[in-house]
Amino acid sequence: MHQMIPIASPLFLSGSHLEGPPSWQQLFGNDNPLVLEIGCGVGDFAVQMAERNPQWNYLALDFYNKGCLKTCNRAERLGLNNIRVIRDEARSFVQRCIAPASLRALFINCPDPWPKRRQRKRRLVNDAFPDFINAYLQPGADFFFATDFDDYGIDVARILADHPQFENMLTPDPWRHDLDGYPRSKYMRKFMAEGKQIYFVHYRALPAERKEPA
Ligand SMILES: C[S@@+](CC[C@H](N)C(=O)[O-])C[C@H]1O[C@@H](n2cnc3c(N)ncnc32)[C@H](O)[C@@H]1O
Repeated sequence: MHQMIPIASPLFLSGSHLEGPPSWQQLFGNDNPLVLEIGCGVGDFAVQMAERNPQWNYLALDFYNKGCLKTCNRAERLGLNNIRVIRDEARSFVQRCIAPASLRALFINCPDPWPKRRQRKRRLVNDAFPDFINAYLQPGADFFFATDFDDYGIDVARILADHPQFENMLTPDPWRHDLDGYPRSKYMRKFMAEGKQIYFVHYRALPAERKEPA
């Protein structure tokens, strides 16, 4: 059986120990804005963002244990204390541990594409996702999504464009193939080296009063 490497880092949190929302304020020692990255992989994007944005409290989440370990090691090497690495399943974690309207930003980079048509319902960002995540985003929160998979990028841009609670920050473009200053993750670099284009999508959550009546 596959053995799980224990992670002793002070930056690590195991989702199985988080039953409800912890006091993020107490955990970070400040009440800086909370930012979440879902599927941080080995953490190269997460540590770049946390390092560039010391004014954020950065939650790097993945259910891949070795990725969490590598992310912790990277963050510790850089002496970062504004990041916590969480091993958990994304939806369950958000529902259990994130207070409504508390995220300042959300990043999802190169999520598993589930390329076959019959698998698409397994995609993390699907038709139901904007409604789900909107409850946890502050008004004005940024949502960044990146993928190399044409069909996923185009679909997410469409899903968000159709949602009354999100505003496209790349207008008039539905997506771009380059975003100035956006760090490259491991998978982005891998796909770019293969000659693939990345689809970057950037939306912003609108204040509640902009919501269309039901
Ligand atoms: C293709 S990798 C991309 C990793 C990284 N974002 C990058 O761009 O290099 C997708 C990652 O998302 C994680 N992941 C997929 N679904 C997840 C979920 N529901 N909850 C937590 N992590 C998830 C996987 O374990 C994997 O590490």
